[in-house]
Amino acid sequence: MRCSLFQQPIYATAAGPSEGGTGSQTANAYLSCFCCCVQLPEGVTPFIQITQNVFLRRKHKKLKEDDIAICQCKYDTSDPESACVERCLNVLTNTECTPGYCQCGDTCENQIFQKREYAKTKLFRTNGCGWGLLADENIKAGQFIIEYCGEVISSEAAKKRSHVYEAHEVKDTYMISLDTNYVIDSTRKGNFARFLNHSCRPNCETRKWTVLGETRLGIFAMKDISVGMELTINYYFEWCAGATVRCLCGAANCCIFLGAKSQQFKEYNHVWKDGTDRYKVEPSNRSHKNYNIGSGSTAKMKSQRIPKWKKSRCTPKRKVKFSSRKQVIKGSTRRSHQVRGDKKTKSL
Ligand SMILES: C[S@@+](CC[C@H](N)C(=O)[O-])C[C@H]1O[C@@H](n2cnc3c(N)ncnc32)[C@H](O)[C@@H]1O
Repeated sequence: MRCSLFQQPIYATAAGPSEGGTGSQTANAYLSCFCCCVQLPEGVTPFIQITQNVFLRRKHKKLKEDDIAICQCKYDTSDPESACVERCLNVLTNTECTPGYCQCGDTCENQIFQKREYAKTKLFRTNGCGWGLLADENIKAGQFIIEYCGEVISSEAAKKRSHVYEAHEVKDTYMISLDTNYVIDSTRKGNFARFLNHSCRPNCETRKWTVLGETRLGIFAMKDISVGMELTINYYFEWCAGATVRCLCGAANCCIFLGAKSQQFKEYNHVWKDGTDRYKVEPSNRSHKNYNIGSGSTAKMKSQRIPKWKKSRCTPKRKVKFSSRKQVIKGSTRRSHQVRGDKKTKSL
């Protein structure tokens, strides 16, 4: 996928109970990615496994003593919540405590990125979405699961790289925006967070934390997640150009295309290729089974200007011949939909 990156949500995600994985829990789990460098199963495009972000063109920031945020917590053996848990001033501002400066010392609970206190997860082969990550233990709502690691590059560099990836026919996107200026790209270097698939009704979310002066991105559980369930986030894709990818999350509120909510997703150029499982819809027990454009047929959409009245964040759906679109739209809980012939589009 080209010139696309997934965004940090800028508002609280409003997903309810998640049934919206990528519907692939039946596939085999392969590897535990509890540790950092594991052998990848056959079929996974190789990448360099890293345990912390790699900065291009600059070194990790060195935190000046004056900039170190010191909380007021003091560990009290009779109160397990005393060692930098919810009441900690640093926790309240999404800032990790700095070792050597926190009065709780080794008992400080607020160094989860630094200590890589990841949940147990497993890489597995999904049905249709490539590889995915599943919970290898029961995970509690709010729990830190894994940091999203990769190369930290400028937004400009990210755009250039997108074009290079496009030229090399890299189909998957592994870029996520860190803030307005920087993007984490885990295409070439990353950790297992890069295997998190998208769901329009995810069970995980990204959160930004300041760790030793750097902004870092963590994946956190939005709800209790049982062992064996696929872990998903909402990519909030910024779709700019290139091929469209059908969303196979199966959630009732599914936007059907990755990036369909993006402002850029108004004109598009899309070709469904036979034989590329990532981009075709397999007849399955998913709610998408009625979107019958797979099964050997090739639907093509040429880039074209769409009349203003037709434009909505999900307009592209109109261009694909789904066998029973109406059913899907009826069942949708999205607040913004433009149905054929309906000129009104409610704002989000
Ligand atoms: C960050 S990667 C996720 C890992 C990827 N599945 C793999 O095998 O490496 C993002 C890519 O996975 C695929 N993907 C993720 N979520 C998807 C979804 N809900 N529906 C269809 N494809 C999805 C898309 O091709 C997307 O570009």
